Amino acid sequence: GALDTVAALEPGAGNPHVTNDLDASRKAFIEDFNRITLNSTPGDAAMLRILVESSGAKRGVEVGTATGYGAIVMGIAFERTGGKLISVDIDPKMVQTARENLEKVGLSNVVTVVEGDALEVLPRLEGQFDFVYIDAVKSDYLKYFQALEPKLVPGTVIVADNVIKSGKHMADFLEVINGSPNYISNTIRSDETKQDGMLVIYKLK
Ligand SMILES: C[S@@+](CC[C@H](N)C(=O)[O-])C[C@H]1O[C@@H](n2cnc3c(N)ncnc32)[C@H](O)[C@@H]1O
Repeated sequence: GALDTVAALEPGAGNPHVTNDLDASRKAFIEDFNRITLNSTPGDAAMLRILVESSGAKRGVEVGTATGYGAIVMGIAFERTGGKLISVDIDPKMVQTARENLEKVGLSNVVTVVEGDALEVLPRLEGQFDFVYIDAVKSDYLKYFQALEPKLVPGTVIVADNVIKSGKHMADFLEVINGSPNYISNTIRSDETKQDGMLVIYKLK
């Protein structure tokens, strides 16, 4: 069926060739990236890059790094906006692999990987943020959001992954977002192969 097709091969699905404008070695590294099941898909990563670059975000947080696929693609965007990304993961092996991957692709100066439980790390982060990608424990999305909310400037873009398949595990989070006059949001399916969606949330005030 249509959902089994590779999104990038469907003209109407766009062209998530996220590295088109980069040097050959970086392009090859990302194209050959050994994505594990946990990693974001190329379609979703392309969407994240578009959101970071088009909003001109300067200070981002990713909750859940895994091996750094999303962090690398967002890192390219932050490199181009002159911004920085902090990515948090609780698993030391993931953190180590992500750091090695970021080093190999030349983005260690843009993306900092912090090892620890996001529920402890996020409340301690200093300063303000203007981009958030939430992609760790689905039932803790509300807690991650509440830890970051006081630090988010108006105009912040927050992306929450897996809101369709795991919607029932994050009902409290979705209720808070949908019920708040401070946020406008919409779910996008930027990768047909995943059969899931990312909620894109914009902080109005
Ligand atoms: C779906 S993966 C992240 C994929 C990544 N965003 C990407 O673009 O490739 C979720 C990650 O969240 C991490 N994680 C789980 N619980 C966590 C917690 N309490 N704090 C921080 N990270 C956590 C897991 O170790 C796992 O690597």
